[in-house]
Amino acid sequence: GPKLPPGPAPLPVVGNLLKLGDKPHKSLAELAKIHGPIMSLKLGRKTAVVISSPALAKEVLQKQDLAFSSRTVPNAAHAHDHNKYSVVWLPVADRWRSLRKIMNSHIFSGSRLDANQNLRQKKVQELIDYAGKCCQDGIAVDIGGVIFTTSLNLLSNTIFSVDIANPNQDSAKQYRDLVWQIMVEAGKPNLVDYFPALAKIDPQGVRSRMTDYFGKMFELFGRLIDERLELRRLGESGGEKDVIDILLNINEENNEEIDRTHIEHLCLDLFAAGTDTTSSSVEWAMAELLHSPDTLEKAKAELEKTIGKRKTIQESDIAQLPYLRAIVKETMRLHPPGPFLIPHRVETNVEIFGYTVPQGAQVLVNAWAIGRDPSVWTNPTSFMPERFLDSDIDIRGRDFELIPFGAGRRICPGLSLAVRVIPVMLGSLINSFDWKLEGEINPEELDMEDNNGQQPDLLVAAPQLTPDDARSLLSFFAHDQLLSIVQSAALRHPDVLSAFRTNGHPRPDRIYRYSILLFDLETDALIKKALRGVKVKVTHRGNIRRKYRISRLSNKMGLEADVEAATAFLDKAVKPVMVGGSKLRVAKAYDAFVELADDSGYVVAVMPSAKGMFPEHHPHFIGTYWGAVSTAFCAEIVESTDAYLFSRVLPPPQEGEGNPRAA
Ligand code: HEM
Repeated sequence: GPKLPPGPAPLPVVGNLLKLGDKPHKSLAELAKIHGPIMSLKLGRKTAVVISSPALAKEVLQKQDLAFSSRTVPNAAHAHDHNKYSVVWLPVADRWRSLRKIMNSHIFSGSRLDANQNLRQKKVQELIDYAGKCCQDGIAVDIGGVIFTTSLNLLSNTIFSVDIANPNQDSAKQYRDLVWQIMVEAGKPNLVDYFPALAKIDPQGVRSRMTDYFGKMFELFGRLIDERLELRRLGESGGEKDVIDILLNINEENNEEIDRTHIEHLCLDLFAAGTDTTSSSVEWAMAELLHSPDTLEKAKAELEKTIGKRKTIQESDIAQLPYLRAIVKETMRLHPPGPFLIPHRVETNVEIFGYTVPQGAQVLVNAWAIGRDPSVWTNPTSFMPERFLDSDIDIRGRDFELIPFGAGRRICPGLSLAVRVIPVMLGSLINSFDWKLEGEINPEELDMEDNNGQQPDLLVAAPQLTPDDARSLLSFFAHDQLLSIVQSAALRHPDVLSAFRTNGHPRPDRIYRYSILLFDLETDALIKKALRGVKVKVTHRGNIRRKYRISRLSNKMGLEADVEAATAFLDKAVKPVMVGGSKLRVAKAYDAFVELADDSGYVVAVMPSAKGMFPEHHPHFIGTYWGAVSTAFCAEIVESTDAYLFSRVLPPPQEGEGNPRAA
């Protein structure tokens, strides 16, 4: 019979799902040390084959490229039938080929990208101007946030010649959050993908939310395309200045080659695949540079010599900046934005190195593990851009020890754009400013490793699962950032408190870590509900969570302790922000709120629902805060703060519980 690649023994029902933990790329790298560079796992009902060496990656992505070129389509990608139109999810067949051809020759070719680089240059200048303003105002920059916005605008300008994340443009800014939401949703493990029987129920609601998000994106694309068609009819456009003109030209010549629906789905693919990948690379590069000041100095020296101090970088400068390019490669070696590429699939049994990859298996190429393989890389976990200075190894899919963009026919089509914009953003940021970490963090303390052994004790055990298993299962499904819980709890727990304080620009993975610590009932219930379908019972045992629960009113002692902790917290905070909500009205607390602002000197933002409840001419007023509809840069200020004060009204006390607390 067919010989499956080796792998860990599966448990009933869940298979090896519990082995994944919350950092599957890491857990699977560890397992590969035991079972080898090709191993098979049972993930719920699905078989997965994991590839963890350059030689095997070459076999899968190059030598047997075609056999491995299909995709396992996540359930969420079925929203709006996206999988039927999307270049990311279509199997390798005619439609996919024609979409790839359009991208290669009309969107991502060197001459096209040269032609519209001015559209992107302007966005980089705006990023630098914004950082400069923060610098003047003494405000720390939320690097991840602004780079994400910039990446989105770089892309939306390349495609539509507009900013879809322009804070000053009506209705345009919600799309930043929307694209972010899509990323978050796509990155979340979905039980349905392991237990297809759950598809109808959609227990975590992933597909349903995706349907909503995709719908909003399609509305936007539809509108932008209509506007462009109108301009073209009036003869005011129709050149080839951006991607949408090019696609409409192709469509007019031959509607078979690409129709309107395909254009809209292609736009979605480009935003979904191109935004977060780009921005997380720049963000990681910044983090690595801040973490190793020597490298930062060298990079600055190269830029100063070649470009001149405090100038932004042009795409055409990249060729003369070998050290900067090496930094980008080294960042992608250690932090590939897609640690497993985008999972492939085989449609038939495929023989490889004496094993059979069974029909329908998902194939995960662990690019993360390959980039850190000690048999390939010296000092694999150190950030050493120098290693690329005398080396021909590149990230373009020819060197299988470094494949952040994949390789073979499914290689990332956006590679040529990414290798332009990443060095330009990064180089401009480091050439324009001196950077230092906010708060009390020393460079050495920066958390460069994905939450290493700091996972707090988790609290749930189940009859069939060991506590360890339960822990990894829970953390695997716990990607929701339970931010509000973290905020409230920050006033309670010293670890959380100090984490917040030291977080000049809160790293999502840190917030994530603490959100697990404060694991919420809602998520437990979700897991319970989801697992009910597969008949594994999860029950709670005595646990540490009680200590951190914040949904109840405190007793008197607790209250005093809270006030003390809150005071200490606020005293240490460098730039707290007060955020007023509509509940100020219910509590008739606006006068008190204004008074608090006066006394404390803290800056104040209001939620849209509380607009008008705080005098807008007040010297401390910074605007309206609520993600999508924030006043220009208000969100950036609020989100980069080290202490928030959200106003709220607490429910009346329940029997046997201490004093009520005011709003
Ligand atoms: C740092 C930046 C980026 C990285 C690391 C990256 C990485 C990847 C990887 C690993 C894949 C899957 C390869 C495989 O399945 O073997 C991929 C596919 C893809 N990428 Fe990128 N990407 C980046 C930027 C972009 C940009 C800027 C765009 C477009 C604007 C883009 C568009 C796509 C598309 C459409 C696919 C699907 C291709 C297919 O399935 O045939 N990517 N990318």
